[in-house]
Amino acid sequence: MTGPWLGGWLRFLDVRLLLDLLFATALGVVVLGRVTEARTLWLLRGYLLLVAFAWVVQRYASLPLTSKLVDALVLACSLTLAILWQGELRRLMELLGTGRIGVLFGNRRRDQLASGSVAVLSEAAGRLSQSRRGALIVVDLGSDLRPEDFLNPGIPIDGQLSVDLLLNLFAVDTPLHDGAVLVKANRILAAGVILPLSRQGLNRYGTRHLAALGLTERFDRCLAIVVSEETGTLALASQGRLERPITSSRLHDLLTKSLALPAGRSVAKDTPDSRG
Ligand SMILES: Nc1ncnc2c1ncn2[C@@H]1O[C@H](COP(=O)(O)OP(=O)(O)OP(=O)(O)O)[C@@H](O)[C@H]1O
Repeated sequence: MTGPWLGGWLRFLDVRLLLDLLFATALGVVVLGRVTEARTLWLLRGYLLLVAFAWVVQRYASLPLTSKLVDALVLACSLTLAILWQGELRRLMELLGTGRIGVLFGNRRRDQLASGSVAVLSEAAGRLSQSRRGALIVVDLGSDLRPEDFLNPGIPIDGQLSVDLLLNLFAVDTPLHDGAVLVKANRILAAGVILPLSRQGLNRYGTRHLAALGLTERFDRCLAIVVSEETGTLALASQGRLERPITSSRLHDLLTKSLALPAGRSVAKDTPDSRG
């Protein structure tokens, strides 16, 4: 009487264990699949292996002291990673809180930025740079940006992207020249947008550049073109990294390249600071 009942229980437990392993593996694969940087991948792999080891020791070995020690090690590593990946974890919680978990795991498609738009952006940036007019242009390649992602969403424009409109929006002494212009596909969506600032490079960059870093470190499918008012220097921010100084033809190449890259790969890289 108890035999089949016990057998059923064991089967039930095995199914639960199997499901547990399946879910944990799926989660691991999804998380590891998001990481493109080799060092981050090693860290994450090491951490996941340690967690798996702690689980095995706790479940299958009756070694309470070893189990405690491994748990303490996992806790220490969790705290270290929480400090190292403060920004990413904060972003994860923001996405969970706003119900946008799909941004992390879902469609990784980049919105099309036509080659015509690349030419318009590079030309406008080049001309703004020549005339030393400060500018900040955010190019949304499919980040699911929402008004609440900005400190101020600015004024809606919804106009066709053109060199003249961009030059006009950044003309000095006009109400919208302060803040960023938001571009998606071949449309200018808004102007006077105030972006969240980055906390990295506080001593190195001014607020315009920090704003470019701040947005692109939160949204990996966003680029920010910066023209310095002080030096006329052109820069491109991507994934919280700034490449500068660059020429308008280099900007053209980087924008073109970014369209060909799978989402999550950075086109910009840190270069020695060249502020005057
Ligand atoms: N959070 C922000 N979002 C969007 N634009 C911003 C933000 N903060 C500052 N700016 C823009 O940057 C301008 C100030 O630039 P600031 O001189 O502080 O920075 P910078 O990086 O040194 O740039 P520049 O080299 O052009 O001087 C502001 O007038 C505004 O247009």
